[in-house]
Amino acid sequence: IGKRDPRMPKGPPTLPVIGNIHQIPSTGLFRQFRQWAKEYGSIFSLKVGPSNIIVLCDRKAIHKLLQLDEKHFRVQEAEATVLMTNLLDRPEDFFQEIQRYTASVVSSINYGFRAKTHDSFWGTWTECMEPGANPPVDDVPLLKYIPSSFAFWKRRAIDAGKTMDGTWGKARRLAEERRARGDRRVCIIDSLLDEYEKKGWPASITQHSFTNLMGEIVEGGADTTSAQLLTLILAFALYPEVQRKARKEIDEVCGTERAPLWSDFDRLPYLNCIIKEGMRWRPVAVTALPHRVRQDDEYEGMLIPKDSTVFIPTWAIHHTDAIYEDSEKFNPDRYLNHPKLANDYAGSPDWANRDKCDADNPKHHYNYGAGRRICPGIHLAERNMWRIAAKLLWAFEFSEPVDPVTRKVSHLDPDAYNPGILQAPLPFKVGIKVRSEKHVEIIRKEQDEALDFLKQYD
Ligand code: HEM
Repeated sequence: IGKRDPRMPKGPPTLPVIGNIHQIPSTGLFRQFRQWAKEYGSIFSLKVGPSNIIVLCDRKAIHKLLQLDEKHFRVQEAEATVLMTNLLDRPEDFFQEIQRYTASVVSSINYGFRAKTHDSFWGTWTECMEPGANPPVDDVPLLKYIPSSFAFWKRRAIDAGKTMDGTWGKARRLAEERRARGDRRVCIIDSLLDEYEKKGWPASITQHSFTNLMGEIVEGGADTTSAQLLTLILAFALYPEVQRKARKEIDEVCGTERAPLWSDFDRLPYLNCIIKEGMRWRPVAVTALPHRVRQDDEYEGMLIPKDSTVFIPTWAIHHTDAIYEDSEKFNPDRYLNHPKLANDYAGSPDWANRDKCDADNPKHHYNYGAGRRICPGIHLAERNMWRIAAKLLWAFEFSEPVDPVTRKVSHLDPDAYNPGILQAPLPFKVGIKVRSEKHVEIIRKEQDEALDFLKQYD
């Protein structure tokens, strides 16, 4: 006890049993940390009796070690591998499979349950919550008094509320029943309920709002991401030269020996450009959620009155040729000098350089919104999209579908999207061809390990 394992980072010499306890000052520990970092290196360790303390005075280590990726990445990698096998066996089901993948990742992380099939509860439950356009009842309160027999939108809102309560209530119940059986899992709902069991239920949150909050995370995360992935598949089929360019980059890094992994991110910059261009070209959120001004504001001599609703018209900005030349074209090259993830750029206060392509030509995409209510799922979404796009391009070739009888190509419509504030491609068909037998072999080999890992979320 008290002795440092020699494999740990270095640190001040220890005494038997107590370790470094006697050297820890009662005040000014932060200054002592600086001193120890100078003496033992920017990553050092302390022993407090039997316990270990690791101190990170190193920005790279903080980024790498405390990355949010740590818990999510295995679920994403494993589900991505399962997706590849399912596409090999049933390429015609790609549309539902992409939706199953995104629903499964977010429901495993959130509730500890995966969506094994597209038609299971965890695979389909977000479909009924597609937001529709409602009259501005908050701005015109009188509208609230119209009886529901005359107001279809009121009936729809009540129905939607019931559906949400029913579906999210069921999700919570399934998680509670699992916990009652002693089956606690690595997921958000379990870590919160464990904490509340210990410390008591927080006064600020009702049971109903907790249930809804959990459901909202899945709602925010599943269909948005799958819509962007389906957009990418559509773009791949329409722009074969993009596929060729991406594959050249991927093949140089991975060959046929293995599918791409997240750790290849820095070496596959064109792939990151593809994700960004998909987000610009067909943003799933055609406007970010409306924001409301809490007090009178002024911008360049213009008043923005209190209670105004403020929209970021994402689609309109993304399709302004003066900002994005030839904006209808899917052209990932726009982002070539733009190597980071959207979350890295979104955090910067310098709007002009936030997501730029070159110094005079900022081209940030606004698909995650902006400001303090910016999408909190940005990290998960970026990683989900990158992983799937990388594996898809590595394994398959996509093309516009060919009619099996006439052998004629049926051209895909790049504008066939559903209406509404969240726009996803309408169901479409594509040709999906695996690139070689070697790719098949690798996909099948990686699947067993993935399924084994995912058993914990069955
Ligand atoms: C490509 C995928 C995604 C896109 C394009 C997207 C887009 C957006 C947008 C535009 C907003 C509104 C931001 C604003 O008002 O300025 C938003 C909010 C939100 N998103 Fe996402 N999102 C995605 C993925 C996710 C994921 C994976 C999750 C969770 C796991 C998530 C959870 C949420 C939540 C909870 C909100 C509400 C935040 C608040 O009001 O404070 N989203 N998202």
